[in-house]
Amino acid sequence: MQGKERVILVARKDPNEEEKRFNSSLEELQSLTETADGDVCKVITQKRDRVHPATYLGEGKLEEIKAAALETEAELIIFNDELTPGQLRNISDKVERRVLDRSQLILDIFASRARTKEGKLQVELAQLQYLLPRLAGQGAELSRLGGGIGTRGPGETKLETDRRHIRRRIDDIKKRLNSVVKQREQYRQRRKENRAFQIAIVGYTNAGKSTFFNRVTESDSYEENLLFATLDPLTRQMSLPSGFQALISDTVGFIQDLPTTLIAAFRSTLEEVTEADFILHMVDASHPDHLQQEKTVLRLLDELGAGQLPMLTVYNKKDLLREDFIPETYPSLTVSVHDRIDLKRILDKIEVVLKEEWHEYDVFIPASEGKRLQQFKKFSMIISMDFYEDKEGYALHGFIHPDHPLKHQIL
Ligand SMILES: Nc1nc2c(ncn2[C@@H]2O[C@H](COP(=O)(O)OP(=O)(O)OP(=O)(O)O)[C@@H](O)[C@H]2O)c(=O)[nH]1
Repeated sequence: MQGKERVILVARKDPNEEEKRFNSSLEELQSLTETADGDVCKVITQKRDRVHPATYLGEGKLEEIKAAALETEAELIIFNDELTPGQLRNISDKVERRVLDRSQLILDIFASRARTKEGKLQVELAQLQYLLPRLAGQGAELSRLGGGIGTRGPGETKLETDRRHIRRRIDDIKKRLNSVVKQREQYRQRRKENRAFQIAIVGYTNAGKSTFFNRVTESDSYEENLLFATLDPLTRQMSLPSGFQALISDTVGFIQDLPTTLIAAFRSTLEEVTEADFILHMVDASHPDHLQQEKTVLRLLDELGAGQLPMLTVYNKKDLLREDFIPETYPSLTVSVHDRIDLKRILDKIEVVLKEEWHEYDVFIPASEGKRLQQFKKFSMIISMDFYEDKEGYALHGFIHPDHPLKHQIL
């Protein structure tokens, strides 16, 4: 994709829906569109108590959308709801633009974020299941796939074939998923043995995860990051204040009112958190539903088997909070990730939490054992390292994970 795609967002407001809830859902759609590399050039809303069965909104509103698309040169219209196959087709014919609904947008984001084999398969499965009922007589529609938001993903070449082929592919994916799940445990065990410390940032979309991720990794040199960038654009290297090197990953954000059909796909994109050593839970503390959101994240982490990992909760957007804000969870910090001093506080606090969990050690390493020294530097947090000329070696003081194999080398 070259550049950003110009997008118009469309939302229906049910007169019974709370104003605050409607606004936050719309803000979320905007943030999701930006995550998918869309440029929102206009938002059109309509109060309407029932959807039109054939066209979702009324004739007049569709005319308005068409005119707005011409005026703003928008290429894509995204609806903040799930549309039936018929509605999608009819709206697209009327407004003469590509049309996506909220589920398709979310699937597109999952597709670009899924990293594990299982994640990719789950997202492809959800995409195909979503597409299947929408395929009837859709030859022309299909030929439009192949570029832009809503068309990405592991399945995109397959989508150009017929329904029978898609059904076969769905069966095939289900079989493969079964065997991938079995292999996963063994693979994880092998990976654990010789790898760098991993921090995963989790939280709702718009909480400030990417802002934090970009700020704390920007000082690392390009070359260093390049290695990881080629492997995975959302994992980079960073340094904690003691100099301890960690890898940090930005995960796909949680979404309010995730359609049930997409839950499995979302969970699998988050699978990687189970491979992390530390969870940084970012909360938009200014969001009206932040308590509920926090609980939802914790529940899913538990279900995925990551509930016991060391975790720091970061209540973000301090600048938008009332002074009497009280954090729900400890250990936690209330910050603004726009503030450099707060960024440093977060990094310091990560080390404080780790020190509480880790084993404090002192070890002497002769200068001739360079490889061993390197291993301590890589896998432990070194607080001090002094060279003793008379003894020809280094005295190290630091902290190490209680289960790390190197711990056996410490008396
Ligand atoms: N006022 C205020 N805005 C913030 C703060 N931190 C982040 N933001 C804004 O919140 C918006 C979302 O931030 P992101 O970093 O993109 O959030 P995210 O969690 O990565 O969102 P997704 O990528 O959608 O999952 C951006 O417009 C940020 O500038 C903060 O401390 N205060």
